[in-house]
Amino acid sequence: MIRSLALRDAAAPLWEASLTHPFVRGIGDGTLDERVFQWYIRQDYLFLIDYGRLLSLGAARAPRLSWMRRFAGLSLAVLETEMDLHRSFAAKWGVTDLEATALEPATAAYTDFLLRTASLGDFSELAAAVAPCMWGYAEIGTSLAASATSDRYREWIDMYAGEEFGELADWSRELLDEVDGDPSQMEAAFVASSRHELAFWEAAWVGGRSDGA
Ligand SMILES: Cc1ncc(CN)c(N)n1
Repeated sequence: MIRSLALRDAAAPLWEASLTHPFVRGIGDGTLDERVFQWYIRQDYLFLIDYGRLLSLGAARAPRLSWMRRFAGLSLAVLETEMDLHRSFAAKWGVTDLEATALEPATAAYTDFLLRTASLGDFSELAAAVAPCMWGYAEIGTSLAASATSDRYREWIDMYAGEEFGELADWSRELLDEVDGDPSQMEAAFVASSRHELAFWEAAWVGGRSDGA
């Protein structure tokens, strides 16, 4: 089987659980409490700072010049475009303390895992760890774009359902299929990242509601 599809298969229950998570469903039908969304935006903003670092490490460690350029460009795109979207969400939803927010355990666990893998693992493990961040969000965005019954979180859906993210998801799959690496180490990194993605939704759902939602 094509490697990217085998990895997707190995993590299928986690991806399904993310896709059907009440947070994700609430974005689609507009019922997600705005305090829960604000909690997510604050934590995701911090996540994106370290995600930008991860992509820069990807550029530093890439064995091919074309991958190096792509990772370098992606790092800048996250720090500018994707974080700009979060800044505009923050303004729209009344979040004023984006950079003063403390890192929650689920965010720290995910970014620590990604940065540790990127620093100490093989480049193929870095590629496997980063893929669910790209491909997973594109899949959720596309699925919500087709099924959303509310426009409340439309900008969020449009960003991740957009052409740019779809193309990024394609690239992350190509990278998985082309990189030299140990299949079991790659699977472990891909599944671990997928588990952290699910834990992130859950943390926002639980944390945002216990903050008074
Ligand atoms: C936790 C998480 N994972 C992935 C993405 C998509 N860049 C994100 N914004 N946040």
